[in-house]
Order: sequence, then C-alpha cells, then structure tokens
Amino acid sequence: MKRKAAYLGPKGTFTQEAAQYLLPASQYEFIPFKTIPDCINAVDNKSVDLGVVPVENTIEGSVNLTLDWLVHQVDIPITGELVYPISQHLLVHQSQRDLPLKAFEKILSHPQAVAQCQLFLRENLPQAEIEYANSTAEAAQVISEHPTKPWIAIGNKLAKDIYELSLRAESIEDNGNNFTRFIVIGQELKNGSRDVPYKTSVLVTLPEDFPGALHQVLAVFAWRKINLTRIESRPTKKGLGSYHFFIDIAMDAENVLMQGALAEIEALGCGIRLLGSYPCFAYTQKANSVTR
Ligand SMILES: O=C(O)C(=O)C[C@]1(C(=O)O)C=C[C@@H](O)C=C1
Repeated sequence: MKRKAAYLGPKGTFTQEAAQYLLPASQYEFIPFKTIPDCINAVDNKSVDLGVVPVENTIEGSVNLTLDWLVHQVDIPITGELVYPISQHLLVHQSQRDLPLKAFEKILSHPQAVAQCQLFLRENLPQAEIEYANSTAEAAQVISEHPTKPWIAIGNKLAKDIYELSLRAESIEDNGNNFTRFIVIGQELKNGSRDVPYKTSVLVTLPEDFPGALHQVLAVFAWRKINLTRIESRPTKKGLGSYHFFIDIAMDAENVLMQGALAEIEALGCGIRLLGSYPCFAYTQKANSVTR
C-alpha cells in the first residue's frame, strides 16, 4: 500500500512540485490540504504518514506560520529538506488575456509569492488591490472560477495548466536567485545516502535575559568549529522581548561533536529541543534525480 504524503494544496502549488520531486510517485499518494497548519495537523493526527511544507525563501525569508506551528502546536520530527527553485508568473483567465496590465483590478496570491515580486508589481500593476490566498494554486483556482473578472494570479506553470489559464508575464520575481526550502515532517524520508549532507535543527530557549547569553550559546559551536547555517529568532508568545532561537547546524545529531555541543548548551541552563536531524536534498535539472 502507498504511504500518504500531505502537501499545501490545492493541486498546482510549489509545495506539490517539491513533494513530487522528492518522493517517488510509485510509493506515495499525495494529498492536498488547504493550509499549512492543516498539513502539519494531518501528520500529527496520523491521517497521513508525512507532510511537505515550505519553511524559508531566499528573497522573503522565513515562513513563520510553519515555524510557529511546528513549535507551539505539535511535536513532529523534521526528516528531510529540499531546496527547490521558484519562478513566479502572472496567470490570467483566457478571456482576460488581452487586457493591458494597467487594467487589472486585483492580484491574488500567497503572501510569500507577492513579496517575491514587489518591484514588478509596483511598476506594472500599481493600481491593483492585493488579496492574499492560502497558496498560489488557490489563487489560480479562484481566477479560473471568475472568467469575467479583471483579476490576475501569481503562480507557477503547473497551476496555469491545471486551471487552464494564460501566461501573461513570465519570471516576475525581483531576484533570479529565488529558492524555497521545503521540509519533510513525520515518519520516514530521512534515507539520504551518506554523501547527502545532514543538518540538525534545534530550538534554544535562553534561561534568562542577560548580556552575552546568546553569545555563550554560539560560542559552544564556534570553538568546536561547527558551522551554523541559520539562526532565526521568533517570539515565544509569552511577552514582549521574549524570544527563542531556531538554529540550523550543518552536522548530524549523531556526531559526537554535536552531542557534546548540545550537552554543553543544556549545562548552561538553556532549554533545547531537537526539531530533527535530516538529509538535505538539492534540486538538479534532471527530474527525480535526487540522490537517496
Ligand atoms: O503557494 C504555494 O504554491 C506554496 O507552495 C507556498 C509557498 C510558500 O509558502 O513559500 C511556496 C513557495 C513559494 O515561495 C511561494 C509560496
């Protein structure tokens, strides 16, 4: 029987592309969910085996909803990562395809997609109101359901084909270096061969706020020459000025150096939660050529 993989839907999202790139269709059934929390909850309540959700983009930064939901609402391990290229396009209903850009009244898309195209939108569609959708594909679907409206969606070519839309402008992101990091959460993937680099994600909470508290934590990694690939603070939601830190470390949690580092952070009185230790896959041109 096929394993079940949740992704942010509906059909035609970047998350679907990433999930299908990473997980073989022969082994997985892909199930769309309306929102990122719905996806994560489906993994948590075991109605699916695993889920794929976006976590960070090169232009716009963190997907805070993913980070916060993983920390505050559930306790599910991260079991893989894929960095996937993103290209945003303007999609319109066939009946609106000859309308000049300045005549469109509304732009629909996911907030991350809109943020990736700020310069283009300011220059070419300054008059249009922006309406956020749960995903780029949801925006494309709305356009397909409103053929007479002068509305435009930002999304990918998969959504263009699925919802039978026209391509009005291609690759409109502000920076060609547009990649999104997706994570796999839940049981399995993790089967990277040893030449796939491993990463460990932890959540660190400082014991109290004092000068140099964060410095002490970072020193634990620095003197061991352990490379950090990301550090992100998010509010603990317990009060203004109260933060915890997401730290990504370029090392497998089983490495003795890492175990020493994590033990030392605990000895400093910090709270430390292991979010996952997992293989990091990168997209290559040849479809489905991920090294497993
Ligand atoms: O809306 C989609 O298509 C998604 O898969 C979500 C998402 C995101 O949240 O970052 C994924 C990749 C792009 O950066 C834009 C949107």
